[in-house]
Amino acid sequence: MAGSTKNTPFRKPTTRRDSKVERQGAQSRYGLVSTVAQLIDLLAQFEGPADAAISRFFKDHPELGGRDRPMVAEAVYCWLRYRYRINHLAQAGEGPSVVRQAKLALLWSGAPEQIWSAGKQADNEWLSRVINISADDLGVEARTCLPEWFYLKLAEQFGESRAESFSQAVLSAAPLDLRVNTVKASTTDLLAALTNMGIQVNPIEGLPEGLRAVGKPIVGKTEVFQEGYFEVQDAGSQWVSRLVAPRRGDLVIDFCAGAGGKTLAIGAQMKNTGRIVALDTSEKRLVKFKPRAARSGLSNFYTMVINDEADPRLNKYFGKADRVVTDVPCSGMGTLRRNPDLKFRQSLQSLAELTAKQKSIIEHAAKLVKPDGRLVYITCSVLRDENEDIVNAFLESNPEFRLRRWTEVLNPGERPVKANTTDDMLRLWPEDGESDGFFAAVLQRSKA
Ligand SMILES: C[S@@+](CC[C@H](N)C(=O)[O-])C[C@H]1O[C@@H](n2cnc3c(N)ncnc32)[C@H](O)[C@@H]1O
Repeated sequence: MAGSTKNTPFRKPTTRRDSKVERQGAQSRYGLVSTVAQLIDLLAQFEGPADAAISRFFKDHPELGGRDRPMVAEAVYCWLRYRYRINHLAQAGEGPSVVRQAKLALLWSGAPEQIWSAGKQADNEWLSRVINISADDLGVEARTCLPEWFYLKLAEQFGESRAESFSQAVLSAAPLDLRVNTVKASTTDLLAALTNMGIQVNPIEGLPEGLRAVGKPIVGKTEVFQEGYFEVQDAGSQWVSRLVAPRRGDLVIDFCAGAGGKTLAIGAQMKNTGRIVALDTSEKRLVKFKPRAARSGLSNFYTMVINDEADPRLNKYFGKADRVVTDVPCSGMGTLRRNPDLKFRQSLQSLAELTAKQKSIIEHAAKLVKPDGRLVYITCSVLRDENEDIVNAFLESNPEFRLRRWTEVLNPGERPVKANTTDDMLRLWPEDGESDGFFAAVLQRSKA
């Protein structure tokens, strides 16, 4: 077992919301424990994305007040992050384990004592027993809160120390990052406008268009958001989009555009010139991209739903694109701070399916790159299987492509400060505190 993490969760500091809730005079309500237990029960049986299930639960329970909802949501996210440990600890005790799970989740998410201590005394006796258990004494999953297969892979590929720091980092929530839409606003102006509204944001080092919010302000309803002056986008996603480095007038094919997070960042770099073809197999995701594109003021897009990466309608683009971006479907394990439930939806089997798809997508997408053009391969995974292994295998079978070092593309001042500049491919780790976990490799096709 790796070094002493000393992460007994009872030592977690209380959050700012604690005092806020106390000021509001929260009552001792067993109802809230029971609500959290109900939602935990539901999520434990649900295999889809947790955020959708939580939103639906709130819709179905209008009786939950605006003061309770954030507390319930935080407790449930805390449960998702610590689920392996909470489940393990909650096995002991009397009555339904889900109630103890709810209490622990409320406690660790910083809910005030009168909330989590409500209900049976026996549960509180159990709580005071688990308070002294050190995470270091638990098995791999309960200690790291990661699936064993994944933790072992991480340790094998990057060493125990990295696996430990990663597991610690993804137990916290990610910050809220904004990308200034430079087509409509400057970073300085947006910073001033948000500050005027009482929304505190700070510049992000090495990311000229990036701003990081202090806390979790609700930014989606602000006029500056509605006007398209910024998008919500993790700093890592912004850096990998910058690696595309399109020139004005380029033809860019965003092969897996989804709801267009990176497409919009690339479009802004092109200052609304040239053309971006945004492809995806999911019409639903491309539909979500449309209002974002409209807000952004960018009009250099064309969207197209494809059947798969081998869709013959793509033949007309063979050898034509200056830049092809493949932000491939991946395990998403680099984004566990935002999507903690992903870890329960991945397995060695799903990893094998994903890597097969990634290989196929990169091979097909490469056909669209014109001589001297570039393919940028991106994931939000931290595993070598989905990253270096895919890129190296591709380079071996496609000698007309060569790897360009990420530091050749991103200038100093536009780089994540903590990323390893001696690596050829860009790797971002959540524990570095700069962004979610991302990977990107720039592959340049030879001139002839
Ligand atoms: C990581 S997400 C893309 C996220 C998006 N680029 C962004 O920045 O918001 C991967 C996307 O690949 C799409 N996809 C899956 N299989 C595909 C395929 N064979 N060809 C193209 N896109 C595919 C998925 O529907 C999903 O939207």
